[in-house]
Amino acid sequence: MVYIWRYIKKYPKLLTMDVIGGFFFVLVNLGLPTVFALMIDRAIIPGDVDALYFWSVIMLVVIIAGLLGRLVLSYASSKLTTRMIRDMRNDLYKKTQLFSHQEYEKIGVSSLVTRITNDAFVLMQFAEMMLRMGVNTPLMFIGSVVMIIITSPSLAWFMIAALPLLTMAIYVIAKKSKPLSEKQQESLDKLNQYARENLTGLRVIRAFARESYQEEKFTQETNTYMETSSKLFKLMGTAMPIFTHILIWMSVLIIWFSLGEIEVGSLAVGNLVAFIEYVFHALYSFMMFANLFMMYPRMAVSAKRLQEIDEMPISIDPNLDGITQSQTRGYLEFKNVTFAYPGETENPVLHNISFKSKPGEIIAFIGSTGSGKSTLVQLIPRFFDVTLGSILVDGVDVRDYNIKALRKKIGFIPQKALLFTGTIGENLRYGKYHATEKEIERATDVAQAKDFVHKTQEKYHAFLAEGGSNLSGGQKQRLSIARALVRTPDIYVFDDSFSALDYRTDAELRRRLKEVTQESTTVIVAQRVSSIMNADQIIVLNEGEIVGRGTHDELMKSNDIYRDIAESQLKNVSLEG
Ligand SMILES: Nc1ncnc2c1ncn2[C@@H]1O[C@H](COP(=O)(O)OP(=O)(O)OP(=O)(O)O)[C@@H](O)[C@H]1O
Repeated sequence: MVYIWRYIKKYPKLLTMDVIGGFFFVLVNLGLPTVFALMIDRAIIPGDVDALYFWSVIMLVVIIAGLLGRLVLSYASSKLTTRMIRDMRNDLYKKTQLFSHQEYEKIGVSSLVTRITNDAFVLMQFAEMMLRMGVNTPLMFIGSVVMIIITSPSLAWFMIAALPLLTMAIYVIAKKSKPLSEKQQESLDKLNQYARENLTGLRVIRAFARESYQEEKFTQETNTYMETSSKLFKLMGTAMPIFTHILIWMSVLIIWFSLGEIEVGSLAVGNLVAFIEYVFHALYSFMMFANLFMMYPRMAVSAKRLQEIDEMPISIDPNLDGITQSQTRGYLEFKNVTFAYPGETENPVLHNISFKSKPGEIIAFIGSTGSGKSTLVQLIPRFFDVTLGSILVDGVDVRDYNIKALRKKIGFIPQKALLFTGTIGENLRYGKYHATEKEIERATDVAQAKDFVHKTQEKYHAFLAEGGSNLSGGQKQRLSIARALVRTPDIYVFDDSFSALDYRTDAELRRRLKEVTQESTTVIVAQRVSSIMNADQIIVLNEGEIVGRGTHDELMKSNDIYRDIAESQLKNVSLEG
């Protein structure tokens, strides 16, 4: 509730309109039975036509006023809720943008999507109902009870007798619905996760002919969702028939008992009609409020899931007031860096890593899989923070930079090339929105992507499907390299980005890279010795430790691990690069 209120209070004008509209609506609804009672007792029963006209006009005015109240209420509540949900989703999205990999792993991408879409929608539904009913139903209920007591105190006990019954029913339903709502949202998370996996991994699933296995997994989850939802809907569905029955039986009993009072003249017919109307209003508003109350646990579950995102501490401090400019460009230094993944402090993945590199240099990392190469380079743009030691970019600790300024200095080309839906040109300009045609052309040329881009009919306007799925792995990698080149960063990080290229393209690309990396440090992680043999400094990693460093020739002479890797690859291919 506090979470919803935080967003609603931002629109005081609409909120005031909502409250006034609701108040007006209640006033009119309670006034109407009184006018009706007076019309029966003073005009219909005495057969006074003039009085009938008079009361009819009064009634019409009251009805129009009620309609206006309702319109204002609907306008304000719908505007408020749609704005609330927009602001809420924007804030949540902004927060997720600050998340480090650790936070993403904690919540899970699928769950994040469910939360921002579905959970936010649940909150919107609740808020809409609350704004429409939250003000007028309690007012209407209190007003009706007062009018009931004024009209006929002797019949009021019907109302009082029914209330504990209704309250108990609501309490039981609300209590039972909470665990079901939690299960329903968790099941939706899983459905989302399976759908994502099944769609993104379609080729693997087909290649392994595992369609039926995946389908079964998905079906099992849809069944769980169906069963949970069905229990929840049944539970909520029982409320209405219970309330309607209570309402009908009360009306019957009231009429039955009131006959005696009418006979002795202590209750006028008009008052009886008004009385029944008040009872109806009281119970109806009670029912509506109960509905809101029953929706509350479901909303609370969703709100908790959203608040979890909102309140999640960010493990990487973006240091927004940090340094934005440096004196030099292209210097990189690791000083005794030790790193353990969050929650695994006992087992550091990197131990005491130190090295230096200056502009124009290529520094390469090689080692067996799992030796920590990718982890090491991910520390430079602060995807994670070092556990011990420090990383200096242009002499400044990376943690002292404003994180955006730091990342602008780095061109990171990940292992798995990821392109966005849009044209090739849009993708290439992703890191430098106003890049000129010439800059784009040069970057594509160096990245060995020019030929295939020019072969497409629309060239830079050629459209890439989601994730660049209409390109080959090598083409995607070349575009992803070109995208980083367009930015002309101070530090290039190639995290095994040449793996999908054939040897000839790989060699040509590295040769051309030299042209554009004269003022930058180039960090290369590679599996293939041929990709790094021309590096100024090669660092051999083994189980997170540096076990050798030097040039290709030096390491071939002095380092067994490096020589083993090189020789095993030499058997198949010429290392000429
Ligand atoms: N997000 C993570 N959380 C916990 N441990 C991780 C995470 N990512 C990697 N690791 C572990 O860190 C170690 C180093 O992984 P890393 O990906 O850095 O190796 P690598 O040398 O790049 O391997 P490869 O050549 O196969 O890409 C591995 O033991 C891996 O299991």
